[in-house]
Amino acid sequence: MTQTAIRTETAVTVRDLHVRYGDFEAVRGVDLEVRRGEVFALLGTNGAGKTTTLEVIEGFRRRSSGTVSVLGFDPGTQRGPLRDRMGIQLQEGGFVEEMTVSETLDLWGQLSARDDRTGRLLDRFDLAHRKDVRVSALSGGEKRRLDLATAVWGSPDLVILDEPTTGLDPGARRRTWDAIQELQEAGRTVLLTTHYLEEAEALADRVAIMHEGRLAVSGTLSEILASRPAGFSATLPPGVTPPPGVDGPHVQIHTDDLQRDLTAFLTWAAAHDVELTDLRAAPASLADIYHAIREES
Ligand SMILES: Nc1ncnc2c1ncn2[C@@H]1O[C@H](COP(=O)(O)OP(=O)(O)OP(=O)(O)O)[C@@H](O)[C@H]1O
Repeated sequence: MTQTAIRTETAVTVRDLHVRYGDFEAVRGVDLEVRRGEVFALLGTNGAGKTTTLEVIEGFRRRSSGTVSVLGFDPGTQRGPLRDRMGIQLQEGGFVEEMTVSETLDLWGQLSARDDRTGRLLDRFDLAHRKDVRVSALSGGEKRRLDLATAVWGSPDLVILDEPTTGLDPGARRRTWDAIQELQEAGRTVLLTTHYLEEAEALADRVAIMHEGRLAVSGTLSEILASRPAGFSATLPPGVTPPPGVDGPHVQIHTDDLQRDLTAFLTWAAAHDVELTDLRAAPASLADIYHAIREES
């Protein structure tokens, strides 16, 4: 039977996903939606269940319950038609150690249904000078770049990257970000996991944070940031008594209404002729939210 892809606005839909390893439930009711053409970053604590969730989406791991749809297919039963449209970078790549870098990419090209050029990917991931080196002699970061090159071979509709920049130096990380942005500009969908909050901030249209098998928060960065208190801080001159309810001389306020509370504080300072130093106001950062989730559990 020929399987035709169903056109959907979402590239990946996961509903009430549960995955058990024996008695241990690693994923405990995850709902996730990755829209076509977006970069979606799955963040989380160690052991939160990110890789397990990706493996189910990739069709490599059986789910205990829940529904999963990837580009209109169920990866549990329809991996064949998905393989041609999905590029995957695993946390640990499995290459033939005796083959050289360019032989590995050439072989990849022969096995892939998508067209691309080994030379383009060698250049893109700064591997041209290592093209005749055996995989066994590559450094950890070079292997990671080779993994990435195979994942983006032929610009697949959906690219799934598990910690794509772990172990990469700043230059290689930058090139990886460029490659991800190129995929997005070409209308591709990217689902990635990362431990680097600045990576999610730089690349992702939407973010979810996973903790102990569940999604703690998800949404656009601005939605998530707006859901947590912002803050401002300032230092009072010596001998000045702070306003009621405020500790000094180093004032640190967390607030759900930054404009209202900052205005009140500045009005108080002006009325009392107080000259503030180090005045700063900032929304919650992704790092604040991440740490709050850890603390709340
Ligand atoms: N094959 C397995 N058998 C038993 N338990 C497993 C197996 N694979 C993962 N686990 C456990 O399931 C939980 C989730 O693991 P997973 O690798 O999905 O987390 P993660 O969020 O990707 O973590 P990290 O950020 O550390 O890579 C962990 O407690 C892990 O020890």
